[in-house]
Amino acid sequence: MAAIRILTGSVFGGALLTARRLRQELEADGHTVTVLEEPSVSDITDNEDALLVCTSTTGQGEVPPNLLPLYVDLREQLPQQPGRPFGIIVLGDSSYGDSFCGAGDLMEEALLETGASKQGETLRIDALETMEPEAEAVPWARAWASQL
Ligand SMILES: Cc1cc2nc3c(=O)[nH]c(=O)nc-3n(C[C@H](O)[C@H](O)[C@H](O)COP(=O)(O)O)c2cc1C
Repeated sequence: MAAIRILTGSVFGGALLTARRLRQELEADGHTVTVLEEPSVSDITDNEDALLVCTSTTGQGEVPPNLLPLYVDLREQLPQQPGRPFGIIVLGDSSYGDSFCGAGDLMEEALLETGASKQGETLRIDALETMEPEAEAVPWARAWASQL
């Protein structure tokens, strides 16, 4: 069983509710899960948990304000995390075209620059397709966690 930190980014609460639901389900599977609503670099550097980004996209493909400080600090400080496993769940809306789910791509770039290791394909959840992001996120996250 794995120790997992969920790094949330959310404007209207959808990604945060999804993250909380993931905590419930992953804990039921026996994992240890922490949900971070205002994540900072020290939340990453003071432990070795696997990292699961669960964020929505705002602006034009941007990271939500509560996740932005971590994103900026990762890029500026480059805290080295060689081989640290991470996964990405990103909520977006395909009507935004090229910026669809852009926040997930930004977080992926920032984590890869630290030397962390992406596990699995990014899960992109389209608000045009579903009103229940957790219905897609839960099975994806259970499978992702089982590979850690
Ligand atoms: C002002 C605004 C800007 C948005 N910009 C994007 C975007 O650039 N790309 C995208 O894929 N989705 C975009 N979205 C859609 C949201 O990411 C999507 O509705 C998501 O489910 C919201 O999740 P949340 O409740 O956690 O904030 C935007 C939504 C709003 C309201």
